Amino acid sequence: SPGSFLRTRSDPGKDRSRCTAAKYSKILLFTHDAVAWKGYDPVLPPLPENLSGEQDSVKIVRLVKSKEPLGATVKRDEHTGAIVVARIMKGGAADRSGLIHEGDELREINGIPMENKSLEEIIPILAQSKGTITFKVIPGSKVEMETIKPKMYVRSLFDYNPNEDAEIPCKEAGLTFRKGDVLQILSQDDASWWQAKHCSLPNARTGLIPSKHFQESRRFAFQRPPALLPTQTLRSRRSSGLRRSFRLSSRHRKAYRAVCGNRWSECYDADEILTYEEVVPYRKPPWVRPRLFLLVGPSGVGLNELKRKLVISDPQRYGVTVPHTTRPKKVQESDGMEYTFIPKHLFLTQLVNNKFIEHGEYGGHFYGTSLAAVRSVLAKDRVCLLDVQPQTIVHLRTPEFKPFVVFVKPPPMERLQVTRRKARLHSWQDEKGQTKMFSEEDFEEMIESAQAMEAVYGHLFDKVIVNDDLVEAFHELQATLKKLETEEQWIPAAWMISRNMQ
Ligand SMILES: Nc1ncnc2c1ncn2[C@@H]1O[C@H](COP(=O)(O)OP(=O)(O)OP(=O)(O)O)[C@@H](O)[C@H]1O
Repeated sequence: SPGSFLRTRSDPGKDRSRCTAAKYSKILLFTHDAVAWKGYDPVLPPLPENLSGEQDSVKIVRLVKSKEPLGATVKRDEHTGAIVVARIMKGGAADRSGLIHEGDELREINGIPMENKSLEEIIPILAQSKGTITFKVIPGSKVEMETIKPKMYVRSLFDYNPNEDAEIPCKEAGLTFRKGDVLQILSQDDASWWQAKHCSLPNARTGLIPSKHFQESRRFAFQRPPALLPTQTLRSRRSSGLRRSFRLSSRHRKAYRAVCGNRWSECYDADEILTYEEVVPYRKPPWVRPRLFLLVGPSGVGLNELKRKLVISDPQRYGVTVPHTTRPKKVQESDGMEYTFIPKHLFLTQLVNNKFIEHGEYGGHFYGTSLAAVRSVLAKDRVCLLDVQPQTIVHLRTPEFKPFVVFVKPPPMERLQVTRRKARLHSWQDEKGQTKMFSEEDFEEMIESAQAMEAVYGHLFDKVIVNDDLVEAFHELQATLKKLETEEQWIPAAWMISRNMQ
């Protein structure tokens, strides 16, 4: 009966009686159980000849009855009095047809004008129709649709293949994506399965992805594999977890002791379930300071070499931090050049006040990279090139720094052996301070360490550069930095929200 497809959006019983009792009812759901859109019908009736100029955007849609609900609501527009589509149910027949949208105005049904018709009169017209139903529709404005559905984008922090997911309701409807892909979320109506599409692909299709909550709830199935944890794969040769932040004192690096622990793996949170991070497009305005440029990679991969080349290429554009130390200044050194020299008690005060990004101890003296040192490079409107341990990235992910993270990866063993024939491993030194050539074991460790870093912290990397040929890697780095200045990037939405609230 017609009453069976009268529904409300809030209170079914209450609104049904309102619909039938009051002529000016505004909301009505017509989940018509015998009608579906048929968008592929090849034969459309000719357009009525008496269309006026303002009706030139009219659309004729023909529907064929089926058992599937139409899945749409209509209402009377308060201002114009027109009958308009109020809501399209995601995944319903109307939605899938792609022919009708929220905000569309229904002008005619089977040639019967909707003008002056009440919602109660429209329902019987639908109910009594048999076979094909023809609608005349005036498409709604795009602006109105945008305000109804604001766009939401997320960066995926895990790889997903629907064919390997036993819980997805329909594998064919699933969307495959990789860690780092940016997806547009089109519907979150279903608590477990969102609708999304890839942002980078033109004409990308919409598919199902597990919702954040659902993915988190099945944590055990998607936990990162323990076999890849660095503690199990790395032979830790060095006592320092801080080798890079103290570049200028590299000859002491081997004996550094990190105060907060000496293995980068110790900060890894194996319980953290990686799902999605909401992102927004961002283009740096010319008057805003450059984003912090972080470099991460295994020992010996070439971070220092790449940083050095960048600074030499344009010293006005790129800068590096000056580390702090509590050791006495040598005659040939000047404060603020090689190091910023500070007394031990001041260093410790700054340490407890979280003023250091990374710090360590050698020979009874402290060394550290301070936040102030980073800010001082940025204050000169230079790109601050900072190489850090991977576990430090998360502490620098703030609206102030908006870090862009590059992971520098070693090439395969054969290429390391060829390219690093004459290279020296600066993080290794003997008693006389002499560095040594790379050994096969050093290369193996570099590769293993890179794999472990990528497995654990890969979701935090914006870009991966393989340092095979040095010149090529350098050019890729330069091109990446250029893009940061000229192109739009995706950054965590939280960085923008916090900024606006400041
Ligand atoms: N692509 C490359 N081809 C050949 N040699 C390279 C390449 N990249 C780096 N090197 C050399 O490898 C050695 C180690 O590089 P670098 O000191 O920059 O490493 P690092 O990543 O800073 O590591 P660490 O902090 O452990 O010293 C240097 O002698 C450097 O010149």
